[in-house]
Amino acid sequence: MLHAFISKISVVNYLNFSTHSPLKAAPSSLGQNYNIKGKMSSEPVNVNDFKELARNALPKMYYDYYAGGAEDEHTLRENIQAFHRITIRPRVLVDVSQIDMSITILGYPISAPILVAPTAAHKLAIREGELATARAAAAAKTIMILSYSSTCSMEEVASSCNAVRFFQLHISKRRDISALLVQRAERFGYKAIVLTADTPRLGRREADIRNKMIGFPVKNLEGLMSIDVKSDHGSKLEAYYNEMLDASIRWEDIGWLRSITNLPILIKGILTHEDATKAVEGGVDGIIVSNHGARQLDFAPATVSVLEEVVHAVKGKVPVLLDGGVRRGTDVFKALALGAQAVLIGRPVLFGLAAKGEGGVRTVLEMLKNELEISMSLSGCPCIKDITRSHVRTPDHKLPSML
Ligand SMILES: Cc1cc2nc3c(=O)[nH]c(=O)nc-3n(C[C@H](O)[C@H](O)[C@H](O)COP(=O)(O)O)c2cc1C
Ligand SMILES: CCCCCCC(=O)C(=O)O
Repeated sequence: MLHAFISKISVVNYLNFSTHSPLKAAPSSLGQNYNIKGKMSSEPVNVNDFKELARNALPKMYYDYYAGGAEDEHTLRENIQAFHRITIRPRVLVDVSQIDMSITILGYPISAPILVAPTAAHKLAIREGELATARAAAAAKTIMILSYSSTCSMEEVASSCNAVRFFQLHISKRRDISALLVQRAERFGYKAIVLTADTPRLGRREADIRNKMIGFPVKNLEGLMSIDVKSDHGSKLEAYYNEMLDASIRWEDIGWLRSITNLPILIKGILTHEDATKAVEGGVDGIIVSNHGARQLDFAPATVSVLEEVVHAVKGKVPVLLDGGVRRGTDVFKALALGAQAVLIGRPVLFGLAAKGEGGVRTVLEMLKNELEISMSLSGCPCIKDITRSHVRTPDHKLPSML
């Protein structure tokens, strides 16, 4: 019965990309809630548990889209395993009766250094889509970065909750439309623009190719952009996206973005000291060390393995954030010890949303916060600023003075 249900909605209609307004029609299954009776009984005790719940709750095509990475998924595994190779050097007999996890990012206070990463298409998980995620971010007193490719519009999200929101931008071939989106984000109270730099074209996600992943309506582009995708095989999403994106964007285009907005600009997708230096010289206000959740270039390094390289290049001039493979409070702790100001969470938020809606996202964020709190207690760090490089040991440990 369950199998039949999933098979049926795994072959949902493709979007008709060649109509005048290609983004208006949703796949027939979009917006359904997939929590299937009898499959959701076990209560998750950590963020990883949500992955299995989401697998049970979603059609295979959608689950694979959320969970998958590029090609051999080497980097996907590495994002997690690189955290496992770092150990924590705890200090004892420190007063940890009060733990304060709060920080500020670009001047905005948040309850803990854990933000919601921009991820596309929350309506594949649940009917309310990004509105539910935004409410959960507000409840957790953290920042939500809304994806360019969201399935609720930035205006809908803005009016649904009072979370501090940033807007993630791709620069498309239609520069005028990118500019319009930035202006809309400014008008609707988004506090920063996060420019994704690692996606001149979409990576090869082989699960999506096999599943013939559908396109979905990018709500922010409704009525603005019509893209004719003729390809009838492989990932429709990939074909659509590659048609839309401007693969010729260069460092000079940061100047263009700067010229059209007063909002702070963060650049997402930096993995080397060379690019970190260029980003700072280009005047960005923050850097996100990211390999796009291992969905773009397979064999790109695990993000936590290159974090220090970037942090050293940036020399404290702008905040450095990290995403990719953060699944535990100890991962957050490790990233902070290596110099990140905060981390972003991608898939666990989507899995929480698919499994248990807004409450699931709240639980995911609360679990990570609770785990960070206990990690800080047991490592002798009552405040975020107490977490230092000497609290972790990396595989290439080079701090003999501390031994
Ligand atoms: C299903 C999915 C959709 C994503 N969509 C976007 C997007 O629209 N824009 C973007 O900059 N990054 C996107 N990302 C990448 C995330 O922002 C983030 O870099 C990544 O998910 C972090 O890794 P994690 O999933 O291991 O936490 C997406 C990731 C996933 C899994
Ligand atoms: C036209 C929608 C394309 C969404 C791509 C979102 C994304 O970045 C991803 O990793 O998937």
